[in-house]
Amino acid sequence: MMQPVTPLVPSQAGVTAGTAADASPWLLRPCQDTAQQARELALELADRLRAAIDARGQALLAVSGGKSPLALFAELRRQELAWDRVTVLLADERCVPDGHPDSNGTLVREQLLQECAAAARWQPFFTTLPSQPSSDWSEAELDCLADSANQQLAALPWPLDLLVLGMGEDAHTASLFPAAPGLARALESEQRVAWVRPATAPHARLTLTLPTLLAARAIYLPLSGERKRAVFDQACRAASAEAPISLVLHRALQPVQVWLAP
Ligand SMILES: O=C(O)[C@H](O)[C@@H](O)[C@H](O)[C@H](O)COP(=O)(O)O
Repeated sequence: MMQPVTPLVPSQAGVTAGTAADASPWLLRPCQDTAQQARELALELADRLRAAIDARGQALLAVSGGKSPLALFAELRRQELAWDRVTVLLADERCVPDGHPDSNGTLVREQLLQECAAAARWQPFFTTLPSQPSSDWSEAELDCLADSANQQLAALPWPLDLLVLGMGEDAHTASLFPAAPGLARALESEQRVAWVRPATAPHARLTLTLPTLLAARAIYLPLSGERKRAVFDQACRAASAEAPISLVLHRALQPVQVWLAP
């Protein structure tokens, strides 16, 4: 049985209003464990997708990679809905070939786009890459790849109907990594996609830009563990590019739904 949703506004987050004056509230949903978080969140996301399809005939869903979403993907792919009306893309993608163990696209196709969700339309950021590893690419080559991705994604029915974000322990989200080359542009760009080359994680990445993330009709941030809870609590205190997740929490057009498991 889910505990009631407790709207958590900055004043309740142990922060003073002055440090979060521009903050928009976020909704905190406590979960008993990660299994319940995945099960209940999958039901809610499926309802959101059905509502978007009912309202607009289609739904645009962006999901994150990493390890945390695997249980959610296993629950979500079993949900019965008009998946052929859903376009799935990534919040961010590592610049590695399809099939590479670090490819988010491969992860999503293998873990989410199965069973009922196999009927969904998959929208990759890129289909071909330069042969050498992205660590050797010039900024001009990264610009070219981002331009190509923006052309690929231009015709999608923006804004996102549903965005599922993750968060690293350095407060990155999507591939908006603190202090990374490319971050400043990714935070401001009017484009849908920008490149970021984090020093603290492998591969250059393409990421949805912050304005694109903020404009989503619904944003979910499932988190688990004490370390990520501490990072989240700190991010509640103020919006800062040093903690990109805080920019989403404080500036999203709709309150971010934060689902917290122990
Ligand atoms: O490409 C990625 O890695 C993700 O999009 C990234 O933003 C992820 O959500 C966080 O790094 C958390 O990853 P975990 O779920 O593995 O902790």
